[in-house]
Amino acid sequence: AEYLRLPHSLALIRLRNPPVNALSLAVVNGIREGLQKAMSDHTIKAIVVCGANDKFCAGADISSFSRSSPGISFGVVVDEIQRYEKPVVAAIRGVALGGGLELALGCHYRIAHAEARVGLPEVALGILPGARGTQLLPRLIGVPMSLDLITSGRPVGADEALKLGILDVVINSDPVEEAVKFSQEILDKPLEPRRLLNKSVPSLPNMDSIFSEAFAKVQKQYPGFLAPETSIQALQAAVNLPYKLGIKEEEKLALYLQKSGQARALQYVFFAESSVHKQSPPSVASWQTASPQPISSVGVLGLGTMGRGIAMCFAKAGIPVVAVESDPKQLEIAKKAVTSMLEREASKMQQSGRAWTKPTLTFSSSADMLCESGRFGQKTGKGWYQYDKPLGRVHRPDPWLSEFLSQYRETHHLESRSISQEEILERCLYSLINEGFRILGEGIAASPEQIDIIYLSGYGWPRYRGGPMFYAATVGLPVVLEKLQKYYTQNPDVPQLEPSDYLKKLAAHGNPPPKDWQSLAGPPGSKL
Ligand SMILES: CC(C)(COP(=O)(O)OP(=O)(O)OC[C@H]1O[C@@H](n2cnc3c(N)ncnc32)[C@H](O)[C@@H]1OP(=O)(O)O)[C@@H](O)C(=O)NCCC(=O)NCCSC(=O)/C=C/CCCCCCCCCCCCC(=O)O
Repeated sequence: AEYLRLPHSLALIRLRNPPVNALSLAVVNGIREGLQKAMSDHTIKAIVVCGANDKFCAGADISSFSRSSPGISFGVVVDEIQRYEKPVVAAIRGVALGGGLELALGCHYRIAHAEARVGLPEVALGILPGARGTQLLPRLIGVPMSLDLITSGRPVGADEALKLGILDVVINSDPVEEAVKFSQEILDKPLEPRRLLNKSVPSLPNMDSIFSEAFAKVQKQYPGFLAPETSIQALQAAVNLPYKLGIKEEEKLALYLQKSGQARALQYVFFAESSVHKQSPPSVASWQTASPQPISSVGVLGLGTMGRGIAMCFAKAGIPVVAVESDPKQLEIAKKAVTSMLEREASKMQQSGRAWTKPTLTFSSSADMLCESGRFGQKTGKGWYQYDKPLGRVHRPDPWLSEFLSQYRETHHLESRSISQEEILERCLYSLINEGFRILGEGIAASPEQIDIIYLSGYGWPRYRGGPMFYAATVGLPVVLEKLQKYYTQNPDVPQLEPSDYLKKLAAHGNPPPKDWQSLAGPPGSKL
């Protein structure tokens, strides 16, 4: 941070840490030193705090999280600012997020450009606003809005922030110039009403139900995700405890989250999301330049309207199709429909003088044995379970199924055994992860981050678990390898369980972090 003396007995502290003025140790020390200089210089009457390059501050430097416990000592700085006897005015342009907004909440006044955005997005990183954010914001704007902003992490525009009372002035001109003028106008005003730490949280008669509704909402919306729930606990502390004790509770809860695997996963996701746009596969191939993989045949399950259309598309492209339909009536209808569609296509082509090769389309009426017994799951009230009614959701074990399975085992000479939750999870996830390693080894994905972001964005993998490849690193690659080897030995007919060479190469290095995988595993092949 830079310290500048301005005319009219003012000092300016400017955060400078491109590209977003994130709070590193050096920036925090710079802020502190600047404030001390201004306080000890009796010619300085007020201080303006701003950020360089049209951004106030995007909060703590996320890349430093693995090295330290952010928030705890910065909260002391935020309190010191509030207690100063000279007015401190935040001049906000661009963003004031996380620790950036906490810094601004420590200031006695906040002036922002109309296009600025402010917020406490810490939950998205698996943590909470631990530098007084959970204690100061409710004192400023009340509990309901603080709950909304902190548990969602949603930033708000300057106009909304002004209405909520987070900002004091919003302007369309330069906020630093405005803050300089403003500082001179408020020099004689008492500072005590501006010190949030000495205020109490506005009380409401139904505070208990507000909190219980908030807990219920986040548990429903984000099941298993620690940060929103823990943030609510910190807000409860703001209501129930005096400031001195509230900040201790905030620190305790912040530390708990910072040490959680969820915070590590979400911080990985933050950088993974920004890096994937910049990566291309090692072969430099892309979807625009890659040649398609050969397809020898295609299977289509279900011959409703969609299934028929899909089967037709492949058949027309000359790719053999095997279509499976469990309902004999539906199968007959589909056969007729597809045959007539193909004949129409053939006659159109013959009329236009183009050659026509009859496509290969094989129908199979082999069906899922349960479906053949009329057990289609919830919709028919029975499947693997018995349901309370057709479309019902209450299920119970079905003696019919036990009998069916025991006959099946007898026919196929299978021995029954109980399978633990752990084995189910490992066989499903590790075979998925194994495929991820194959894809990396083949050079189809450019990085483990790409696979993870696809899983987070497209397959509903919980963000706070970081994606399958990150999960593999948290379990430990040698563990994943050992388990795959064990399951493959037990099930040699399941190729997905055969450990990939890429995983073997990496596990030989112990458990390297995903960012080092490619350099350690050597050049990948290129199937693209
Ligand atoms: C809205 C954004 C800020 C900007 O968006 P956009 O304009 O689209 O640009 P991007 O492409 O997203 O970002 C540009 C590059 O900047 C990087 N970036 C962004 N924010 C951060 C950040 N906070 N830390 C690090 N790097 C950041 C981003 O990755 C891009 O990099 P690259 O070009 O790809 O290389 C948007 O970026 C955004 O929303 N950012 C996240 C904002 C956020 O979540 N903030 C909350 C952070 S958590 C927090 O603030 C916690 C506060 C606790 C108190 C603070 C304590 C500070 C103490 C510091 C002491 C450190 C000790 C260190 C010890 C040691 O060093 O040993």
